[in-house]
Amino acid sequence: MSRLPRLRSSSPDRRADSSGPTLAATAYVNTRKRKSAIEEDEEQDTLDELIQQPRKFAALGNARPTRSRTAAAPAAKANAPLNPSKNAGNLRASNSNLTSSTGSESNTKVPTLSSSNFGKGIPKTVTRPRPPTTLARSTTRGTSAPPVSQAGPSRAIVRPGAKPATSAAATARGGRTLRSGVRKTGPEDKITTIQSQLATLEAARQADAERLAEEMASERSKVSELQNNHLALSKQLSEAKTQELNHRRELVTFSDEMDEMRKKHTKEVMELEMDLRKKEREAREVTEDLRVTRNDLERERLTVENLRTAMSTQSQTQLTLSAENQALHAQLSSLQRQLESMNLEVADMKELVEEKEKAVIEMKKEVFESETIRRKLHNTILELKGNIRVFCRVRPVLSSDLPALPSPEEEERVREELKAKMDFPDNHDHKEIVLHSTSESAMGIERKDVYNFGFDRVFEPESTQAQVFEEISQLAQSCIDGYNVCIFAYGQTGSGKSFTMEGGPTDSTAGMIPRAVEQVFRVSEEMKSKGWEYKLEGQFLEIYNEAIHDLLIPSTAPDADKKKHDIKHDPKTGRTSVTEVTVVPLQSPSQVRVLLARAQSRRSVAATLMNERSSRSHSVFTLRISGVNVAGEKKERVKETQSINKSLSALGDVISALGERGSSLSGKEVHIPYRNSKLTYLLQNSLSGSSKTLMVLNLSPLAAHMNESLTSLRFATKVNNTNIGTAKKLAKAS
Ligand SMILES: Nc1ncnc2c1ncn2[C@@H]1O[C@H](COP(=O)(O)OP(=O)(O)OP(=O)(O)O)[C@@H](O)[C@H]1O
Repeated sequence: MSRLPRLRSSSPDRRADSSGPTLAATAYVNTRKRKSAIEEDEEQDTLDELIQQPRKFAALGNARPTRSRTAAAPAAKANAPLNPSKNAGNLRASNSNLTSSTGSESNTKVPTLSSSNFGKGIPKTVTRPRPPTTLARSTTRGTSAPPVSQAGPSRAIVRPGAKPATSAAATARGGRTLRSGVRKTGPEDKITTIQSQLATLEAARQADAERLAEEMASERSKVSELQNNHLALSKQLSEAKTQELNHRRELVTFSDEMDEMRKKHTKEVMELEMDLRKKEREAREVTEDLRVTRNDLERERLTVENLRTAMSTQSQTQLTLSAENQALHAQLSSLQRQLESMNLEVADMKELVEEKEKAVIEMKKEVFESETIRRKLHNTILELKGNIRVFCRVRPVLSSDLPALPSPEEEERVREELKAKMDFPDNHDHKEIVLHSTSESAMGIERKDVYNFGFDRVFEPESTQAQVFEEISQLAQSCIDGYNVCIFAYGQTGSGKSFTMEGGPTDSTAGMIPRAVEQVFRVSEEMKSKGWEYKLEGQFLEIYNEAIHDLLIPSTAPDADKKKHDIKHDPKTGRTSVTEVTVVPLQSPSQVRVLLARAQSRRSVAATLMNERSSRSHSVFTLRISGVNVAGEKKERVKETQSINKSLSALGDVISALGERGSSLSGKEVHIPYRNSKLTYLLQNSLSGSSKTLMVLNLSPLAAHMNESLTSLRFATKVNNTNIGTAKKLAKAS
């Protein structure tokens, strides 16, 4: 009972240690272990005591009469360890002791109980016979003899094995006595002696029996004491058992409590561990946050540091800039002063420049007028000479002339290789072209030929449409002035005739026809202020296989391709017309481009073999200009223009005949075969002495076309030298 409060007293400790539950629990368990060890030690001591007790009981049972008087003291002493707190082992030991005592009582003697025969000494004691010598010596060693009951001594005496021995011993001892008596007294003495001895023995036996009876009585009283002791011990034992049971119940209760507490504790520990893990996780998160924050802070610190550095640099720069600014302000005010004075100078200079500009404009005007006069004079000379003027134009090498090449450098190299050797030596008037060729003589000797040609103007490959038109624009003016003007392009296929005459789609590539029309429109507008009104009409024909095709006829017109076109000359007016041809009134320059495009598409539609057709066909665009001066009453000047094309051989014949006639000294009339071809017939009035004719010779720049170029150049030279007579204005009296 004393232990339970001691264990319970640990509960407050546990509560006190609630801050460190695991540690407290361990302490509790250790305490428990320590207590168990103490209890075990105590139990062991108690067990040892109980083990000692039987010895004490045995010692009491075997005690000699002299010692039996003190037997109560050891018994009392033996009772002392049997206190109520002894455990089951102790009780078992006591029980065994008790059983041993009972066993010895049933044999009516106190067994000799040692620790080795504890619980099994009774049978040995019962079955082992005691030798007769023990009985013989029992007078001096009564305590070693078994306790004698009433039947005991007699049983010991009548024991078969003992009697002969006793008789023999007695006989042996008596025999020695008798043998000495016989030798002295005889048989009666012997009997007497024996009888006396028997009487002595009987007296001794009785004395022994009395003494034994006394001892037995004494032993019985001891046994009775022991039995009393035993009863007391049994009582103590049952109390001890009750206590033990109580202890066990307490122990069970305590164990349950322990289990409960252990479970609770385990649960608490688990919860605490979970809490701990959660706290650790939170701590890790907080640590991570802290680390990130620290990094951020470090970055911010660096940024702040950099900003501070930048700020200090900026403030230094600002100081420097302020100083510079001040210096610049000073400089600025000085410059402003300079500027003011310079402004004055500039104003003076401006005035001067304006004066100079005016002078330049005047001079330019003069130059232009001089140039115009020069051209007019030149034209006049030509008109007076009556020659057909010839321009020569060499087109550039085109990409389509080159094979496919891997690089621009390679392309440039091949481009140079493909070029014919042409020179343009006249850098001032641009009237000359020189061709170089290499040929082999019959002897196999290489011969270098140089061909020089001179024309009214030579245009190099780099020349532009605008540059060419600049030279032609005078003719457009002549048109307005009432002259027939014929501009025709001549040259081998692909040499640039169409490009020169019609041009490309852009303003810069526009050819001579749209540019001439545009100029006529512009001049006619200018002439309005002088009372002139102009009507412009256009027609576009193609002569192919000696048949005339109308290129401007709408494709929707009935029998468009079946119409017959004949050329008519009016000898009175000198006017040439083509029957059934479409004549389009022109309202604007842009309209002409549309007409050219329409004509181009019709030509394409009609064409089956473009190259062949192009080399055999001749297209003629005619711009007819009719001008009436409505200012005052006179309506005098009417201008009519005819454009011509050529049929090359017939043209050559016509030109040759014209040349012959011009150079004829005999004054003999030379037949001019105008009717040999539609082209020459169409151009009759343009090639006769009443018109201004310009032939543009187009040349290919390629070495491969060298022979063609030479032929063209020779023909153009012939044309250039042909005198067709002086042009006359066409005017119709109102
Ligand atoms: N001065 C130039 N600058 C640039 N390209 C040119 C020039 N002259 C001609 N060409 C180009 O050369 C090519 C052939 O020119 P074009 O068609 O005018 O030759 P053509 O003499 O009219 O030929 P064909 O007699 O076969 O009708 C065209 O692609 C044209 O654009």
